[in-house]
Amino acid sequence: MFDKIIGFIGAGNMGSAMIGGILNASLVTTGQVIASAHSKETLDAIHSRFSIETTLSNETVAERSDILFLAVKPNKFDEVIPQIAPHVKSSCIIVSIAAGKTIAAIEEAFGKEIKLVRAMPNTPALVGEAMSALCVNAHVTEAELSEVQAIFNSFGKAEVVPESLIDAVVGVSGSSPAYVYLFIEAMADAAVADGMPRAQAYKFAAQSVYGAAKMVLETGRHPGELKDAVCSPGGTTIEAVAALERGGLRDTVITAQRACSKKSHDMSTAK
Ligand SMILES: NC(=O)C1=CN([C@@H]2O[C@H](COP(=O)(O)OP(=O)(O)OC[C@H]3O[C@@H](n4cnc5c(N)ncnc54)[C@H](OP(=O)(O)O)[C@@H]3O)[C@@H](O)[C@H]2O)C=CC1
Ligand SMILES: O=C(O)[C@@H]1CCC=N1
Repeated sequence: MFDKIIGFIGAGNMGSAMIGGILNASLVTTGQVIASAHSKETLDAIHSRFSIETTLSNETVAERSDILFLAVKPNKFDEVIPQIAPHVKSSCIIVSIAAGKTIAAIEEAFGKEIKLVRAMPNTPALVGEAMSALCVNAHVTEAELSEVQAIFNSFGKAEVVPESLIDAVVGVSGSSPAYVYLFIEAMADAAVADGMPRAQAYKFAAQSVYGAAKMVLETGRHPGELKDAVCSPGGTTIEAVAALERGGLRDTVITAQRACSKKSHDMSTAK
């Protein structure tokens, strides 16, 4: 069990998913997590959902935290960082999860030496199945990185990557749950069109995606080989595969995902 205080500035979609993930994994007790947000409504909802301490004061969260997550939108950084910078302990490890905010830009905004981890998680953190990437600045020790990685591992899988790969990470894991939800929704719509009740259709579609993903992760077999094993000669699946190829599925996914990672890159170079 961790003996640190973990703070969250911002408790929206991603902040709340990580709070839920950390608590579900029993990495810390509810008394070791503190969160702030913009509105009392959000904080009341977070308090009743997770029984953690909440406050409207970002300064309080900054003062108390040993590990401090910045989980506000990137466009709030200019407001929040000057507010909290004087209150952050020198030993605090700051973890930014913002798309498009580089290590250099965050260091400059704090205007003092900080221990900084730039991370990119995803919302499946809430159910213990996040995929996260981490990169660090020069002031984070190996032991501190291991500690932060343990937090991310508590709600999924986490790997250290060079910062040059973060835009690709945003495309392949940070944002990709949204594309997969579209795919699941479309599969369910087709089943509904063929007469299946809606709730059952979501279950069949989602479990099939989950199972297919698990096959890739656990068998180590190439996705093309796994696809071939489903396609019986003259059978049903190859008809769907042919229609998907006519619709340009792979080209569409590659183009969409690269638009996503380009946006992440553009955000990090915008003034
Ligand atoms: N959503 C995702 O899938 C992912 C998001 N991210 C990153 O996570 C960050 C947050 O995104 P997301 O959770 O989706 O955004 P949300 O809009 O859902 O949450 C933002 C949170 O920030 C709070 N907030 C706004 N202004 C302030 C302020 N001045 N002080 C303190 N808290 C404030 C909001 O409070 P209130 O609720 O009261 O308005 C809200 O709780 C972004 O930087 C994004 O790039 C990274 C990976 C995945
Ligand atoms: O859409 C966004 O900007 C954030 C970053 C990754 C996922 N959601």
